[in-house]
Amino acid sequence: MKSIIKIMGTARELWPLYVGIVVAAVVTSVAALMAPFVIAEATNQVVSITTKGEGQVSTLLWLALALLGIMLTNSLVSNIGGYMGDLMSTRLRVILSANYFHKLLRLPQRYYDSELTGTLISRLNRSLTSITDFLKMFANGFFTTLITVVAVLVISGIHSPWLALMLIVIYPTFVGLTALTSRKWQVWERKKNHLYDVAGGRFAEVIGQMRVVKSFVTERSELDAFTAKYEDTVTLTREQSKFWHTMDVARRGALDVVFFGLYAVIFVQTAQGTFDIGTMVLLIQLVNLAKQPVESMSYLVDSWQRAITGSHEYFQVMGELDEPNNPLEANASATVQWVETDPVINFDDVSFGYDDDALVLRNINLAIHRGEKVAFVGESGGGKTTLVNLLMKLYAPTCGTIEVHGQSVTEVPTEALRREIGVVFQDASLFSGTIRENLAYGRPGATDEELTRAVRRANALPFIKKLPAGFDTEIGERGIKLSGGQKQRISVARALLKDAPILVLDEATSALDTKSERLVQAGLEELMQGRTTLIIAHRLSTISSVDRIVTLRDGRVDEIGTPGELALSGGIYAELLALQGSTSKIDRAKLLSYEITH
Ligand SMILES: Nc1ncnc2c1ncn2[C@@H]1O[C@H](COP(=O)(O)OP(=O)(O)OP(=O)(O)O)[C@@H](O)[C@H]1O
Repeated sequence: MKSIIKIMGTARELWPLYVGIVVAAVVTSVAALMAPFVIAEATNQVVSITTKGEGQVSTLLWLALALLGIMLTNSLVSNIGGYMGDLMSTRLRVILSANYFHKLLRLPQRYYDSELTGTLISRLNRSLTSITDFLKMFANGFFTTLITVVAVLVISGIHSPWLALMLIVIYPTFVGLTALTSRKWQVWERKKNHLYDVAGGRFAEVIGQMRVVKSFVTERSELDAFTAKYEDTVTLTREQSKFWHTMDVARRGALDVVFFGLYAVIFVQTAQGTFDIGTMVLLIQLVNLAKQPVESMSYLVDSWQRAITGSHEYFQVMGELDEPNNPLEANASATVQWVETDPVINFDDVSFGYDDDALVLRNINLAIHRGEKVAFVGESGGGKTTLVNLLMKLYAPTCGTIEVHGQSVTEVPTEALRREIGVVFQDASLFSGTIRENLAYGRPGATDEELTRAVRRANALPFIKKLPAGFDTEIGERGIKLSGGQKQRISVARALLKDAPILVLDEATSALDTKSERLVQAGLEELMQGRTTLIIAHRLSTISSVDRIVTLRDGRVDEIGTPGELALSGGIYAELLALQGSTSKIDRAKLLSYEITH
């Protein structure tokens, strides 16, 4: 319950809607309670007119009109309540989803290492649905139920303490039994949710990598695995639902027995002259009214349990620790006065491991100077990208410090740090939408002139010009409608527009063929002008003109030197150079085994 209250607290501004829904519910339940009295009075009038010839038919018409008034009030107010309920749940969804997205954007990169996109989406949807459904049901039903229960108890207690006593026993017993049943039901529900999450996670991955699925012809196995997960939920539902409904038969059966007692008392006492016909009709209606809350309570408890699970999952994510100093934090946009320093980047005895027990980088000491182009070379999995991850503050070093412009990256605001660094990723990493939107991702509001200048420098203008919609061409999810080289050139232009003084090229051309590589490389040369650049490259041809090469071996810096120096040193670079330059089959095999064994 605490989490439900917490959610209502999160959406505090919705209080007028909560109050409105409760008022509407109170009015409808009071109106519903008035109807039995009017009907009882009408029954007494009818008995009086037919048996004693006393009373007016017009009174009966007035009573019928009163019933009409009650029914119309009920229809109108319950619909106003329904409207407010719809509004409340939609606005609550907006608030909760925005908070969730806000949270996800603040979580550290490490969180995403072990979560699937589809799972996060599936969890969000389930949490929101269960929470909003419950709150709507609660606001609509709880107060109605409460008022009805109290009124029925009081009125029936006035006429017969036995009736009141029996009713008093019913409510807590029924709620208690439902809650007990629900607890067991939740265990199945959680298992089902897990299956939905796993299936949802895979679903999103498969859709996102449809080309891979198609090329490996794995449609059948993907479909089978997906369906199997859903089929498992059917098996679980079978047990879950059998249990719930068996318990419901028992619960409601017991309830029926109590209601049998209630009806028997009313009938017998009326026959014995304790109640007149009008009172009997009133009591029968009250007993019927008393039945409804018991039944609706069972749904309420059920949706309450779902909401508890849903809100638990929601708050689990909300409770994750934020990335320190995330750009979305209130004071994160504090500007930093960068001081011109040399070196621009300094790694001072940096060690790091993704897992506590295995270091990927060890005692890295490296100073990168203004305007320098430094390339990182080494075995696959040697920690080149990790080094960049640490520089971008996506992970924190296990020990040692990294300084940018003389300031420790852990101390400068993340936003200011990341604004200083432009990145061209290996896979271009574009978004759906137009070319214009993608270009302006790093500089919203860039003018057409700026866009054109950037794409010209990135060698992308000729192909954009040929597209029917030019800059406004839709490029599909992650830029699927463009070729690898085209995507990469857009990505270079995007980095140009960001205009950051430090540049990271993370294998920016390694996925391209020679012709595309040459086009992209020309754009990259433009991009590197006047910037301090870190280059991760597999193809040594792309780094022959850098100022220095750093080779990594077993997570340590092995050698540092100019391409000329390292070509002669006999180290990793020289070895790879010889192998890559060689056309001999033996050397090619060696190169391959080098990458595999390292
Ligand atoms: N998010 C992660 N969680 C756990 N381990 C990781 C993660 N990312 C990388 N690693 C591990 O860290 C090591 C270094 O990876 P990194 O990506 O830095 O290597 P790399 O030198 O860039 O490799 P490549 O040249 O193949 O791209 C690898 O052993 C890899 O398995």
